[in-house]
Amino acid sequence: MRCCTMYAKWFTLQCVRVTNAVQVRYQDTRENVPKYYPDLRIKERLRRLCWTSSSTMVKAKKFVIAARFDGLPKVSDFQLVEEDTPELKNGDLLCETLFISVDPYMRLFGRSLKEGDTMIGEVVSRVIESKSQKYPVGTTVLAGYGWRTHAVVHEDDKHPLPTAQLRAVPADFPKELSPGLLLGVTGMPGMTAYFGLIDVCQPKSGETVFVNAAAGAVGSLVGQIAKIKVGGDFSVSVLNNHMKDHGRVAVCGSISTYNNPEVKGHYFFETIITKRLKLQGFIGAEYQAEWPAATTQVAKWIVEGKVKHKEHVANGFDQTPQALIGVLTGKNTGKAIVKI
Ligand SMILES: NC(=O)C1=CN([C@@H]2O[C@H](COP(=O)(O)OP(=O)(O)OC[C@H]3O[C@@H](n4cnc5c(N)ncnc54)[C@H](OP(=O)(O)O)[C@@H]3O)[C@@H](O)[C@H]2O)C=CC1
Ligand SMILES: CCCCCC(=O)/C=C/[C@H]1[C@H](O)CC(=O)[C@@H]1CCCCCCC(=O)O
Repeated sequence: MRCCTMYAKWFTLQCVRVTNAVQVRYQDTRENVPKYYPDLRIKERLRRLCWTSSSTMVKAKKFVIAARFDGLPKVSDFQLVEEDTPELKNGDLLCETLFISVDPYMRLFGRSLKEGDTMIGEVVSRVIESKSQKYPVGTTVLAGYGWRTHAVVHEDDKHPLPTAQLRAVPADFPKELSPGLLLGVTGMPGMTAYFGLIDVCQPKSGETVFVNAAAGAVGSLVGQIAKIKVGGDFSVSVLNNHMKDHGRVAVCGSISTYNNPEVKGHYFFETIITKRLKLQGFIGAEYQAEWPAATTQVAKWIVEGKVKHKEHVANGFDQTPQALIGVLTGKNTGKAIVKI
């Protein structure tokens, strides 16, 4: 009884705080959440109360393109703007971003963005208000709404990039792992590593695997899956001098050329011919149907301690442009993400 009364008092106190300062309270609650997946029952009840008792309008921040990229992107190419989130319609959910992914492909796709466009990117978010049965309040989701602190999305929205579709964190994703890893080692870069090695290269026992850009999100997982030796400059050192006859090369990217389209890769046709090499380009998203099983596998390896992962975390939404610039200049070790 005493316990109930105390709980009731505490609950009322929280509600008063909720009504008085919705945003601040929500922020406080989130920061108090223990590592990654807490027991959210009480906090979620409070949140539900908070977000359903009034029609929530959130002052959201987003980064838009201020100037088209020319060479290496600059902080001044991005502009931080504020907007009010719209009222939810049936099927809508209001997401609060927890993590933003910054990836090399953004530099390439950034070429087609024009001034005023919201910067693209995949995020992990928590649903804080919902008119969707599929994604109730408290659901952690992956979405592709770009560099925003909050966004209203519809449960049936389709994203042009296959990897950026709205979806809930897989039910079997280990509770002790950060959902942020779904942007890295168990997400798009991890899947690129997994299928690039296993399907494109099809390594056999006794073979040697070289990995280029092995400090990054993709390369660091390839290295662990294959228990490899790290190569040096790929084009010159590995391809020309170290490939064995009939070697296979899975080409997933070319980060050193993204900021300078004038630079052409080096193609060592004589070596390719005389060593009878196979080079295959691929896009990790092509294997999307097989991602769930591979994600489960990689997450299991992490839990078992067989795969180590590193995240290069920038703290705060305002740091997102710098985080992308860091990726394009080799500042990160492991997967670069921004924690909001
Ligand atoms: N085909 C596909 O589906 C996908 C392809 N990719 C591609 O894979 C590559 C790696 O991506 P990801 O691991 O996510 O990226 P990361 O940023 O995590 O890692 C990239 C690594 O590349 C090196 N690097 C960065 N800038 C340069 C540069 N200008 N010149 C030479 N090396 C550089 C850095 O290593 P160091 O510390 O050694 O400098 C860095 O650690 C990229 O080219 C990307 O476009 C990624 C995902 C999917
Ligand atoms: C020269 C292009 C190199 C791009 C390498 C890269 O980083 C690719 C990343 C993809 C990742 O798998 C998830 C994505 O959405 C990224 C872009 C996919 C582009 C697919 C384009 C296919 C097409 O044009 O048909």
